[in-house]
Amino acid sequence: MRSAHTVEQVRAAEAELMARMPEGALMQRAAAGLAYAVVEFLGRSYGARVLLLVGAGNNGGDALYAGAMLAGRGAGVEAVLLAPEHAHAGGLAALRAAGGRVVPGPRSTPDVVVDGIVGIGGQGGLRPEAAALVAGLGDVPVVAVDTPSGVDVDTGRIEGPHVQAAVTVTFGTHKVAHLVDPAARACGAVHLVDLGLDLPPAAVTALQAGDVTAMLPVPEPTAHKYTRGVVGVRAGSQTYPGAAVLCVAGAATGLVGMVRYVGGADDLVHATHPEVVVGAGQVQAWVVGSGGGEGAAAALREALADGVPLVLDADALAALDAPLPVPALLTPHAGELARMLDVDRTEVEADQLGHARKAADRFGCVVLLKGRHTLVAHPDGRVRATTVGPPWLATAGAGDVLAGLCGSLLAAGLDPFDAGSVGSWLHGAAAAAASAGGPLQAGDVAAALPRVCRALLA
Ligand SMILES: NC(=O)C1=CN([C@@H]2O[C@H](COP(=O)(O)OP(=O)(O)OC[C@H]3O[C@@H](n4cnc5c(N)ncnc54)[C@H](OP(=O)(O)O)[C@@H]3O)[C@@H](O)[C@H]2O)[C@@H](O)CC1
Ligand SMILES: Nc1ncnc2c1ncn2[C@@H]1O[C@H](COP(=O)(O)OP(=O)(O)O)[C@@H](O)[C@H]1O
Ligand SMILES: [K+]
Repeated sequence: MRSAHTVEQVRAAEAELMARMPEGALMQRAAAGLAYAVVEFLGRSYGARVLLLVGAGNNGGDALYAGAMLAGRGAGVEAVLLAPEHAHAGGLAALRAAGGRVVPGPRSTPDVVVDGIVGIGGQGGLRPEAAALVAGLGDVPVVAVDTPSGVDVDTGRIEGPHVQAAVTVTFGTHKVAHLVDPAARACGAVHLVDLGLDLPPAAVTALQAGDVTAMLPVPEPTAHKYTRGVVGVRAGSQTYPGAAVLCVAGAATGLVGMVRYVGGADDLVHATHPEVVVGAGQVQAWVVGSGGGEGAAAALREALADGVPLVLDADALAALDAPLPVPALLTPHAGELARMLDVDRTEVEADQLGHARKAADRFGCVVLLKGRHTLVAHPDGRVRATTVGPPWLATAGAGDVLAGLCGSLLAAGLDPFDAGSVGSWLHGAAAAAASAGGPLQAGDVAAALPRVCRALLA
């Protein structure tokens, strides 16, 4: 599990550890990890030209000490101080002692920029002087210290000019901005330097392959199809019959004992999935709404009558007007969530964590907000982010496959939070496998799911 903590949690844990450590020891650990990551990024240190952007706080201190270490290994290190009177004194002395120099501004194009403008102490986007400096550096790759300067660390929002990093080196634990878009996109690859912090439960987590393997429903030796769970799909319509096929494809990957289908695409489903039972019957979970058109509201009523857990997708989300009486997983994309909350899509995209949490609270359900980094928010406040899945996955019908897959996990006995986060991880991993760096279609994602599960269980 990857864990991301809030600034307040990190500061408390750091204070507790610092009280037991020699002064400055944590910053030395952080700086050593940072210097190591810069060398790894460049592939060398000797002769490399490194430019440090140094702000007023300890984030700049990390950059200065790392710069001193790099200068000691033969790099040419220059530092631009954004607040010369407040730059970290010890770090500055170390840099100078190692042969590094303070310069008024960049004098030539460096090989790498180290962004130590601001870390967890930041407020709002970059201030004008810092913004101009960053903009002037053009395409030079940036290694960000702790967080890319200018992003909101606890929400993942971006509200002004910010650094776009190639690599972010963070300390002690991940921060929310490393997992939640749009800030996560500004981080590039994230490296964690362990500081040995003692941390409380994380604000946001991200499942890793081992976590997903441990949660996969695996049949008991004595299993039969009904003990493994039956998932029902109420999806597709005259206008969108293909959605029924894709939703069924996501449900019928073998993670449950049986799939039932009810809707307007019986013949098509039968032809493409002969193993699927067409017609109503007993199920452990229903998936409702993918491509459901105007019939989605009626389909939702019928599914609710069974009293089993639900996945609500697409048109069923539009039919939702009150908290549901059964455990449920809602799977909107940003546009659908915007309609559910009566806000603009751009507002959802700008504050994905805030809106996912708000919807989970308002509807009393687990809300899975689809996107580059999908978020799964529980009404109790827990949030998981899914960081696997290539941009090729942004293709019509991929959401239908996801809804079916999550439904099969619900029917197999996972709760909506686990079903959403495991389902979205498997969906992203299957997309990566199907894509292999190239284009894919939604059906390819469903077809790759058994392979992904097999690799996990191997
Ligand atoms: N604690 C520890 O044990 C360890 C901490 N570590 C490191 O310390 C970092 C936290 O350091 P921190 O608390 O000094 O805050 P920090 O992020 O440097 O920024 C504060 C200054 O930035 C300024 N500023 C604010 N907003 C701005 C903006 N938008 N644009 C531009 N400037 C802005 C603001 O200045 P002012 O308002 O005074 O002008 C303020 O003084 C943490 O991220 C990690 O790197 C590691 O060494 C591990 C051990
Ligand atoms: N940039 C991206 N990178 C990775 N995955 C993405 C990206 N954009 C969207 N996705 C994923 O692609 C899928 C698209 O689903 P959705 O928008 O519901 O499509 P549809 O409604 O056509 O089925 C979701 O699983 C979403 O998380
Ligand atoms: K930074």
